[in-house]
Parts: sequence; structure tokens; C-alpha cells
Amino acid sequence: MVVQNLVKTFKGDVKAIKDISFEVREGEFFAFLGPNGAGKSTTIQVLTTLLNPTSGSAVVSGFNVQKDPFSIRRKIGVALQETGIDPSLTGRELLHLQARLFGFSKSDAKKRAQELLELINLTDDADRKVGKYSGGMRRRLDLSLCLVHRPKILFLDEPTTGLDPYNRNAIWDEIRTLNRQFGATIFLTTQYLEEADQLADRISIINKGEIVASGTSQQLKKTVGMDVIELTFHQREDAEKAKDVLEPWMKDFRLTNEELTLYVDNGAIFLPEMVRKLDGEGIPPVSLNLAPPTLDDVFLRVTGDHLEEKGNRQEGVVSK
Ligand SMILES: Nc1ncnc2c1ncn2[C@@H]1O[C@H](COP(=O)(O)OP(=O)(O)OP(=O)(O)O)[C@@H](O)[C@H]1O
Repeated sequence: MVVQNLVKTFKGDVKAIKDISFEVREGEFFAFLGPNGAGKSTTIQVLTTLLNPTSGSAVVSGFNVQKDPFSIRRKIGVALQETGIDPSLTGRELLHLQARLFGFSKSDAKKRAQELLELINLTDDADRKVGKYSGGMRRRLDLSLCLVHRPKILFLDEPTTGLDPYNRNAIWDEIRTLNRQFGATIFLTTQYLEEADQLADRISIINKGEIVASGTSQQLKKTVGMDVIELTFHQREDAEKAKDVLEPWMKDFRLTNEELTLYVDNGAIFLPEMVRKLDGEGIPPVSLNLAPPTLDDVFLRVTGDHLEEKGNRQEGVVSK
């Protein structure tokens, strides 16, 4: 997949994608990470030939999205956020129907539906109406529907948004299997840091229509170039006081209720001195952790904002 200087502007001059370029290699697990409205779905819709770009080019599996959309459609599987699934059909019926639409004979369609039901662990519920499925079952079915014709490239638009941790993990397992065992190239969009971190070989972070950072999770975290110290106090007042006391040493901070996160150079060297200072002030922390940077720290550094919302947070860059 090769995307070059892609731009998509909607009516009313809404610039959903502003000149993005990236490549995804065959067999790679690639994640597009970004907050709501960043331009992730728009990018997927262009790559899957559902939307024409305003300018720039995108090539998928060797075919240009505008010149040869039908060749691309035969090669890809797509699970979008909004699907038009008929709730009055059963999971098995939908898979069967999808297989028939892809030209499978009746008996092959039946066989393929059964294989996929087994793959996504839906055999017990295969003959229930989809309208009665839970959110997690529905997402698993969405995933299986895009696999019917054995595509080698999968586009998954926020496949786990809104799911509980159990169902999220189940979907992660399925997607991992498709990538590792079947060698499928995966283009996944997500708002969840952990999802991109756990699954993807490579990540591009998108914000307000622009790619602001790209690389492996490790490479991205290295760009933060600072250590992160996480402190928890008995109460917020203590955390606020600690922030004031430690201000001369830190570069950035984040304060959420009774938790204080500090960004410092050479955390291991600073740590003993910090503990002595806090003790001296009568505000010893309840817990203390020297952590490597997270993708949220990466996002914070490149955009000045957090990717995942946390309530009641106070933060700032210490000006020096
Ligand atoms: N059909 C459309 N017409 C006008 N504006 C649109 C249209 N589709 C998307 N947008 C706008 O383009 C921007 C990017 O939207 P997009 O859906 O691509 O973001 P996203 O990263 O997928 O967000 P989410 O996580 O909420 O799905 C947003 O400002 C959105 O309001």
C-alpha cells in the first residue's frame, strides 16, 4: 500500500485529511492511531475505494484507488464502524449470503460459513438472529463477514470501540491470528493506545488530518527522550504540593486527582533525591514508579494534548 500526499476535503471546506503519505508492506500489521475526528475513517474509506480523494494518490495491492477500484475490492476485506447488517437474519444466514454474493456455490457457501463460525467462536449462536447478538458477538461477526473471500488485505475501522475488555481481547486474538497464521496485511484504525501498542508492527499517529509521528512502538517511545515518574499520594493536595516542590527538576507534569506524573531527564539519578525532598516536606508518596514513556507521552509531545481522556486533569509544560 503506498499513499502519497493524500488530501480529502469535504463540503464546507472540512479538511479531513491534509496531505498524508505512508506505506504499508505486505503481511505487515499497521495501526492508524488517533482521537475522534482525526481522519482515520476517511483514510480507510479512500483506501477501500468508497470515497474519492480530493488530491494525491493511493495504491492498494498494486492498484490505484481511482483508476482500478474493482481490482482492489476483490483483494480486500473491510469491516467498517457502521455496517448495514439485517438484524432479522442469523449469523449463519448472513455468512452464507455473503459467500453467495462472492460467487461461492451453495455447498461451498455452507462450508465457508461453518469454517468462519468456528474461527470466530460463534457456532453456538450461529442460528440466532443477529439483532439479539451482544456488541462483542456482532463485532466478531463483522470481522468474519469481511473474511469470506479470503482477502489478503484487511481494513478494520475501530474494531473494538465500545467493547468491554473481555470482548476486546477476543477480537485482538482473532486479528493476531489472521496476521500471524494467515499472513494477512492489516490496516487497523484505533483510538486506543494499548491496542496499537499490543498489536501493530508499525504505527502512524494521526491528529487533525495530519500524520504527526510514525514508527514502531519502541521507536516512537524513544522519541520522547525523557523518563516518566508516576507518583500516587494520599490526597490531591499532597500531589499538588509535590508538584510545586519538584518543579525545578521536571520538564513536564500531569496531575490527575492524587496521581502526579513527572517527565524528567535521568529518572534513576533523580529518584533518591526526589524521595528525600518529599519526605522532608512531609508528603511521602503512597506509590512510586519509574516508567518508560507510553504512546500517550508520544502523542502529548507531538501534539501538546492527550490522546485518551482522563477526568479532572491538570497539566503543563514547565517553562525554563
Ligand atoms: N461525509 C462527511 N462530510 C463532512 N465532513 C466529514 C464527513 N466525514 C467526515 N467528516 C469530518 O472529517 C473529519 C475526520 O473524520 P473521520 O471520521 O475521518 O475521523 P475519525 O478519526 O475516523 O474519527 P472517529 O474516531 O470519531 O471515527 C471530522 O472533522 C469529520 O467531522
